Amino acid sequence: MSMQQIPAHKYRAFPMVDIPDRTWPSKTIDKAPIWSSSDLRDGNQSLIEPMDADKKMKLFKTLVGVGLKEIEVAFPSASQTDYDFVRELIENNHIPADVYIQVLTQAREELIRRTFESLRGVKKAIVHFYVAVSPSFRRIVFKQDKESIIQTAVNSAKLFNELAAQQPETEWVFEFSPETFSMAELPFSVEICNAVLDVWQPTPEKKVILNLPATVESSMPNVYADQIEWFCRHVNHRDSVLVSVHCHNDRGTGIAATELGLLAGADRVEGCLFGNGERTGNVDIVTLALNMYTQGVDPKLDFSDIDAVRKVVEECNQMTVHPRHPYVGDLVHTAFSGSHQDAIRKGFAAQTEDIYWEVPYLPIDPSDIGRSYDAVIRVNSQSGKGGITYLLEQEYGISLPRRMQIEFSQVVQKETDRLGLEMTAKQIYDLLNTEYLQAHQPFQLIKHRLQEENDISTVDLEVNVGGKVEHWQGSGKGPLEAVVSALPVKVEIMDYNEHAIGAGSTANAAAYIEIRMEGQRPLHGIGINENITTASFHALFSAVNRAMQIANGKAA
Ligand SMILES: CC(=O)SCCNC(=O)CCNC(=O)[C@H](O)C(C)(C)COP(=O)(O)OP(=O)(O)OC[C@H]1O[C@@H](n2cnc3c(N)ncnc32)[C@H](O)[C@@H]1OP(=O)(O)O
Ligand SMILES: CC(C)C(=O)C(=O)O
Repeated sequence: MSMQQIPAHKYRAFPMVDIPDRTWPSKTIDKAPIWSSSDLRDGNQSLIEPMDADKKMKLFKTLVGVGLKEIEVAFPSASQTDYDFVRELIENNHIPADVYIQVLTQAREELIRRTFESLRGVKKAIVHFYVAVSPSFRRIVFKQDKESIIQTAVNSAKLFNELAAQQPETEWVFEFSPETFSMAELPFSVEICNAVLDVWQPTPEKKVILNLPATVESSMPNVYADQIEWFCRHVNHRDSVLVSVHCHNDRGTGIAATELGLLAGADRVEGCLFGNGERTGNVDIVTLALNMYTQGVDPKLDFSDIDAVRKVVEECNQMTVHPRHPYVGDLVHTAFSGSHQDAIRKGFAAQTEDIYWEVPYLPIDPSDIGRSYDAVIRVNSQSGKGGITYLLEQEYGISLPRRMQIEFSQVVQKETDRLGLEMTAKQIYDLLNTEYLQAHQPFQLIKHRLQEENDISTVDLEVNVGGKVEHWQGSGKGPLEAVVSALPVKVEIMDYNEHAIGAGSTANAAAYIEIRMEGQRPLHGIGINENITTASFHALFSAVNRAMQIANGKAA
C-alpha cells in the first residue's frame, strides 16, 4: 500500500514530556562531553560485511589517534572475530594507558560470562549491557511485563558485580542502556535504572554510566532533550552517574538531538565517525566535535587531517562519505555559484589572523582540518566574475581589474554554457591566453624602440601585419600615448592597471588596458612581460586586435 491519505490513522505523534519548567533551552554547550566511539560495535554491526581483525585494528588506531579515550570495540559474545579482537588488543598491548575499551552484551547470563572472560587481563574497561524498555518491546519482543524486565536487568547487574570481583586487577566501569529509552515511558526508564543503581551502588568517585539511547529516533529533538532533562531530575544518585546519550539519525536530527541532550544535562556522547551505524546511522561524532569547535569550544578531539581519517573509515566500512557530508564531504568547502564566490573572495581578502573567522559561506577555515583552499571555488555555468577572478589570482597571480572581470566572465560563461561542464583554473587561464594574450591579429608587435626626451616619448614599432613587417613611429607625453599615436586606427585609452606577478628575479609584470575604438564598446587587453613598458604595449595591442576582430566580425 502506498502513502496513506490520512497518515494519522497509521502513525501517531510522540507524546510531549510534561516539564514546563525545562531549563535546557537557555543553556549553551561550553565544554566537550566525554566521547565514546561505537564505530567498532554499533557501526560494525550495521555493515554489509563486518570488519575483519585487520580493519578493526586499523580503525581502532585511528580512533585512538583522534583522541578518543572510550572506544566500544566489540560485542565479544556475538562472534569469535569480536572475541579474538578483544583478546588481541589486550594480549598484545594495543590499548594506550589512558584508553578504556568498552564492550557490549545482552542481559543474558552466558553472554555476560563470555564477555567478562574476553576481558581477562585488561587494565581498564567499560562493560555495557542493555535491555529494551519500551512498551512495544515488552509486549512484542520479550512478551514480559515491567517487573520481569527489571528483574532481568537486576540479575545482570548482580552478575556484573560478581564477575568484576573475580578480576580485581582491572579498573571496571559499568554501563547500562535502557534500550529504546526514547520510546519508553520515562518513569519506567528511571525505575529500571534506579534498580540497576541499587545493585551497583555507584559513588561520585566510582561513577557508572547510564546510556539513554534514541535507539530509533522517533521524535523531534526538543522532545528528546525534555526526556533527558526529566530523567536527570528523577534518577537516583545523579552525582554518581554519567548520563550518556546515544542518538540514531532516523529522522535526520541525530546531531540536533545530541546537542540538545547535552544542554539537557548529558555528560557523555556515544556515536560513530561520519555517522556510520544502524539504518541512517549513529550520531556523527566528527560533526558534533566540529560544531563545537566552530563555536569556539575545544572538542578535545583532533581532526586536523580529516581526510586521512575519512580514508580509513571509508576503507574499513567499505562505504563512501557523501560529498555533502558536513565538514568532510568533497563539496562542502566548495562554491560554484557566482554570488557565493564573490563573497568568499572578498572574505578571504578581509580575513586576518587577529580577527574571528568570518569568511562568508565557510563555517570553518578548511585549513584547520587539513583541507587546502584549492577546492573552495570551482567554476561552472552558475559562476560569476568573483570565482573566475579568485582562481586566476590564486593559481596564476593575475588580478584582473574590475571592469575586465566583468568582460572576461562573459567569455568564460559562454564557454561553460557551451561545454556544460566545470572549468578548471588551467582551462580558464588557457581561455584568457587565447582570448587576450594571443590576440595577435591583425597587428603583432614584434619589437619596439623607445626614446624619452624632455617629457616626450618617441616609439619605433616593428609590427607584423598579415605576414608583412611594417615600421610605425609615434610620439606623445608618455610611452602609451606614443604607441596610440603610431597606430593606424584611432583608439582612446579608458583605463590602465598594472601589477607584478611573483617577486625577485623571476617576477613578471601584468598590464591591463581598456580602450574604446570609434563606434565600439570599451574592450580590454592584457600584456605580460618581464618589462612593464613592454607589457603595457602588448596590452594595448591585445585590446586593439580584439576590437579590430570584433569590427571585422571575427570575434564576439
Ligand atoms: C540497539 C542495539 O544495537 S543492541 C545490539 C545489537 N547487536 C547485536 O545484536 C549484534 C550481536 N548479536 C548477536 O550476535 C546475537 O544476536 C546474540 C549472540 C547476541 C544472540 O544470538 P541468539 O541467541 O541467536 O539470539 P537472537 O540473535 O535471535 O536475538 C534475539 C533474542 O535475544 C533476546 N534479547 C534481545 N535483546 C536482549 C537483551 N538486551 N537482553 C536479553 N535478551 C535479549 C530476544 O528477546 C530474543 O530472545 P528469544 O530468542 O528468546 O526470543
Ligand atoms: C545498545 C544500545 C546502546 C544501542 O546500540 C541502541 O540503543 O541503539
